Amino acid sequence: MAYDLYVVTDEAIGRGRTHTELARLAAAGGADVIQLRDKRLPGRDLLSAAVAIREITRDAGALFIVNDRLDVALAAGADGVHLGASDLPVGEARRIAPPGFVIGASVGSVAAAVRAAATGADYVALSPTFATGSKDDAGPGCGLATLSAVRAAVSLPLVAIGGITAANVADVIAAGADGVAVISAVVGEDNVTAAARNLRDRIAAAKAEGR
Ligand SMILES: Cc1ncc(COP(=O)(O)OP(=O)(O)O)c(N)n1
Ligand SMILES: Cc1nc(C(=O)O)sc1CCOP(=O)(O)O
Ligand SMILES: [Mg+2]
Repeated sequence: MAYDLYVVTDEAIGRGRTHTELARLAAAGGADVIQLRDKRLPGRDLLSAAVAIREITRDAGALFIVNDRLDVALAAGADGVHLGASDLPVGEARRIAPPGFVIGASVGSVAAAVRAAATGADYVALSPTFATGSKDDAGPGCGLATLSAVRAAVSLPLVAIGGITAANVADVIAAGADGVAVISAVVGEDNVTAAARNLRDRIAAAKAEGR
């Protein structure tokens, strides 16, 4: 399972394009993971978007993750769910989810990453890696030193999220991230597909450099 380029949809940052349109454009640019994230939508509407995106990601061979809502993820047939500190605990989600269901966890420290791994997470996201204006309650960036410390502490796939751009992605990969999760750097761009492709190429180049 590849987590290299992980695109999170956001209709406000996405300049009014729908979650489904953004998912299609990002998948066309080679996104390995698409996440549907919308704190405003009622469950019924979130489910409609999730069912549409599931078709797009299945056709594109990308993983489909729903943010926060395990119920919607299961009902839509998504590949997984992403859970933060205030969401359902990873262990509880693991107890309910079917075998093979992907559970991602936001972590802000080595201790949180170790705990996420111990309770059944399939990947962890260092949240936020850098400061970001795209999430209202995001704290200050954890930084690359913490990213490297998490890398040393857990063997799970490690994704960096928060303030990731084409300019800093090579440093993030060099610090130990397996992939990057982004909003602005892809869905905030005029040409979403080209932005995804460019970021994907930079990730691949950084990984090749590190070998
Ligand atoms: C990959 C990834 N990492 C972090 C988040 C943040 O989730 P969100 O629900 O916005 O924030 P919490 O309040 O749950 O921490 C994400 N969506 N995806
Ligand atoms: C969705 C999200 N979660 C974060 C966390 O720290 O948990 S930061 C974030 C927003 C990422 O957007 P951008 O790529 O535009 O910085
Ligand atoms: Mg959450």
